[in-house]
Amino acid sequence: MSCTLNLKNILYKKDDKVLFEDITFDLGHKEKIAIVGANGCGKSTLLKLIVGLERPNKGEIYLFHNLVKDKNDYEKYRNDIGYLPQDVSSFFLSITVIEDIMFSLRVKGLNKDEAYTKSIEILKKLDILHLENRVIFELSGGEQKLVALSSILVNDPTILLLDEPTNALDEESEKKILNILNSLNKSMIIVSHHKTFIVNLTNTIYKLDNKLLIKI
Ligand SMILES: Nc1ncnc2c1ncn2[C@@H]1O[C@H](COP(=O)(O)OP(=O)(O)OP(=O)(O)O)[C@@H](O)[C@H]1O
Repeated sequence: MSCTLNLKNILYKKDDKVLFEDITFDLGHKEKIAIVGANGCGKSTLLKLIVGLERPNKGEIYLFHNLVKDKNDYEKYRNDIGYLPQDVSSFFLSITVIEDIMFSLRVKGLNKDEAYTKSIEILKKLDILHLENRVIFELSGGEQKLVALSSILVNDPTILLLDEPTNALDEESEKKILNILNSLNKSMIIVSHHKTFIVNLTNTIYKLDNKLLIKI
């Protein structure tokens, strides 16, 4: 299977504590995997390493078969990766929901009408059209998570890296997200503690345990 992401022999230390010892892992083209593990074992940190928010002490990261080492390398893949952080409070770049969702589409060159139409479509898909003109920081945690997911999905990235995507969501919204993710033919890494959600999404589950990533 061709790969969208490869980690090779990753060693990573946080404040002198070894968090990952020797992680080697390939994410296949359109493969969906979940990562589980105890609180504090490093799941969120692993996603941050993949998107370049942290750098490994040793080892290599390849995106689409190209070694990525610094900001410039990552810049090339900005539109190819959709990263949802666990805490979305600092995710947003605009005041209102519609402005935030339209923002990256406008940066990509869509005109105002095109960006607005696409943004409305995704808000409808996630059942949050009623939030269109709301101020983001006044929304609940679950609502903010849905808006952040909308901002990611509207850009149609090749790889989705989602850290606790259902955290703070009610049952209805969780089902909706599950259906949407299941309908997408994309490479995905989902970090979650939510077993039912995971098994309904993928059979490929890795556990981060004792500084290693092991398929279970
Ligand atoms: N900004 C930070 N400064 C110092 N240590 C940090 C920071 N962020 C995370 N850590 C530490 O790094 C380790 C891994 O944290 P990480 O958030 O990656 O774990 P996790 O597996 O995602 O946890 P959880 O399941 O609770 O979300 C933890 O020991 C945590 O305390």
